[in-house]
Amino acid sequence: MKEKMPITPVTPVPTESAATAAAAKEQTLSEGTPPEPAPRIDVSSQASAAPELDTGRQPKMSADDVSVFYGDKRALKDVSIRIYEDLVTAFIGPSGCGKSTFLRCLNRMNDTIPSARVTGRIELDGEDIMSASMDVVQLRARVGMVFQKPNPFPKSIYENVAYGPRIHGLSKSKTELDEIVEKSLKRAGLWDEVKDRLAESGTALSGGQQQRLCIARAIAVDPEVILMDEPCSALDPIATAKIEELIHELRGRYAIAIVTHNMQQAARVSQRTAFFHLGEMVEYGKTSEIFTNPREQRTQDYITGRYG
Ligand SMILES: Nc1ncnc2c1ncn2[C@@H]1O[C@H](COP(=O)(O)OP(=O)(O)OP(=O)(O)O)[C@@H](O)[C@H]1O
Repeated sequence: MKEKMPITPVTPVPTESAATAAAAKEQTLSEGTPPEPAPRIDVSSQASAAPELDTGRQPKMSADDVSVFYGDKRALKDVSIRIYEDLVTAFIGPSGCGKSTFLRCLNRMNDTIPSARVTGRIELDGEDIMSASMDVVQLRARVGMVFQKPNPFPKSIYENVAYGPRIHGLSKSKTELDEIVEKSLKRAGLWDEVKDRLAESGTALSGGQQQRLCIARAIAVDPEVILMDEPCSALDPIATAKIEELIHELRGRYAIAIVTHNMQQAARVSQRTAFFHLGEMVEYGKTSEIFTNPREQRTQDYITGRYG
């Protein structure tokens, strides 16, 4: 069972019950596994959408030789990867391979798990985020996170979005705060649905709306990177399609890394894909190439459904 995770370090920490986490996981598994055979994964839109190779570009984030231990157990082995602005990077792989563990390294969310120990080096714009001097509250504003199960605070829609900017001092007046709330909700594709009910509780929204509210909340503190841990696995297909559309729209503004069990989703939303297996990152490359012409046999086996 996964440890329950907070949304941000600066907010009250709504937790999900073990039962709902298990239910969400079960749904994820039923949606995401067994993997579909390669020919059914449509990457046609990616072939032209993906920028050329990344050589010479400065990565937004870089990880080198990152390992994670839970107690004595090594969950992640020497993972090295670059994450770029303007690109969506998908992390795929069978259950338990370490995708979420790695995602959590990118904003030091593993710090919240007492047994977890992270080694290696991770940089954000060249700055070592593992350094003791790194302000993790600021880091998690710069590298925001959206979780599997939508988890708005039990507060109004307005407050869900306004809370972060207020405590980070991003607005000088109520008018400015109102503007941030409106802009964030617009970017999250939720404004038109909620503009007349901002005082209502965030928890009264539908699941898909709640997840877009959580995205608005992450956006409101002006992040540079958005991490998404299976953001659609608790949503129905229509709500999922809306989130995927939103990911496309957000791609121009933020570096996005998304964990997904659903290979079709990875193919639809990402331009880069990293395949994880048994705690290793086996292969990383253009999404179109990973799904059509992987270099590694293990990747080939996974995308053709030989194991889930
Ligand atoms: N809080 C934790 N404490 C101890 N072990 C953990 C914890 N979180 C994850 N693990 C273990 O680390 C390994 C990687 O788990 P992780 O959740 O990162 O994999 P995943 O690929 O995201 O899996 P899934 O797709 O099922 O969510 C697994 O063996 C898991 O049991």
